[in-house]
Amino acid sequence: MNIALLGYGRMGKEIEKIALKRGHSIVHKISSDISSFDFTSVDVAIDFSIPSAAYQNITHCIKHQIPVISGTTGWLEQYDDVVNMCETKNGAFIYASNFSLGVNIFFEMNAYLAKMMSQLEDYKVNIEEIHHTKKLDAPSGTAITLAEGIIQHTKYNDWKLDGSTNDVTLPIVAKRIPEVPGTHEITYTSSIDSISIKHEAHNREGFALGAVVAAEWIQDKKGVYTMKDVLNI
Ligand SMILES: NC(=O)C1=CN([C@@H]2O[C@H](COP(=O)(O)OP(=O)(O)OC[C@H]3O[C@@H](n4cnc5c(N)ncnc54)[C@H](O)[C@@H]3O)[C@@H](O)[C@H]2O)C=CC1
Ligand SMILES: O=C(O)C1=N[C@H](C(=O)O)C[C@H](O)C1
Repeated sequence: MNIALLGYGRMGKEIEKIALKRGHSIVHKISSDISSFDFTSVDVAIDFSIPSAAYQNITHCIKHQIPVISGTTGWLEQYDDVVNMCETKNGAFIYASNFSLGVNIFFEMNAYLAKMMSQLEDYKVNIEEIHHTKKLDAPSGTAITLAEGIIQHTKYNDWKLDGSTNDVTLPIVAKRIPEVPGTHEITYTSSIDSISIKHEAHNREGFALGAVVAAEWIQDKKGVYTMKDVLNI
């Protein structure tokens, strides 16, 4: 597969290593405006850029019939526009707030736990995420996905970052500590006890491997998909 990397920072470099090991070629490493690049030989584009560039990168690929995978977080207010464009232009697109297999299993555990806890009025839930100090957005995309998973199954109807909340607003705490690749913990607390589930990435390899697997998977497809489709979980 000929891959265009849209964003060649920490994740772009990690994806390059894994893609080469799996026999793919990197034909573009793009760190600025995408519009002047020739995409003729590109089979798939993988976007891990910055929140303000993701929409332009993704829609450029869709308009040019290049399947596109995006892991960039912090741009999701434009997600529905991308879905509409992908359907209109018959494109192929996957966004995931987190491409690692471990976190996608964790998303399923989160939903299962939330369903059980929804019966138990005495427990309050909170989410904590910890990332490296270079991260541009807060809360993390993964924490937002986790919050959405809890909201779907419980009385909570919204989330809030770092502040006071009420009974139906789920608090998210975001911490920034040098070099942390990504840690997410969900805790249900009552006066009697606490129940926590936690995922801790040891490095960026799982995110990068998941993105390359998604790029391989989408090759012969049209439409908008998620990592649940790719991993069949
Ligand atoms: N979904 C997932 O599994 C994961 C998502 N991420 C997300 O991926 C994104 C990138 O993360 P990192 O690689 O750690 O950041 P980074 O800051 O190391 O890399 C971003 C790169 O994008 C480049 N860039 C700036 N403007 C651009 C443009 N118009 N087009 C293409 N590239 C442009 C920057 O020069 C930089 O090299 C972030 O939004 C992060 O939250 C990170 C890890 C996993
Ligand atoms: O910026 C990062 O580094 C990460 N971003 C993603 C997010 O916002 O959830 C995924 C991962 O946690 C690393």
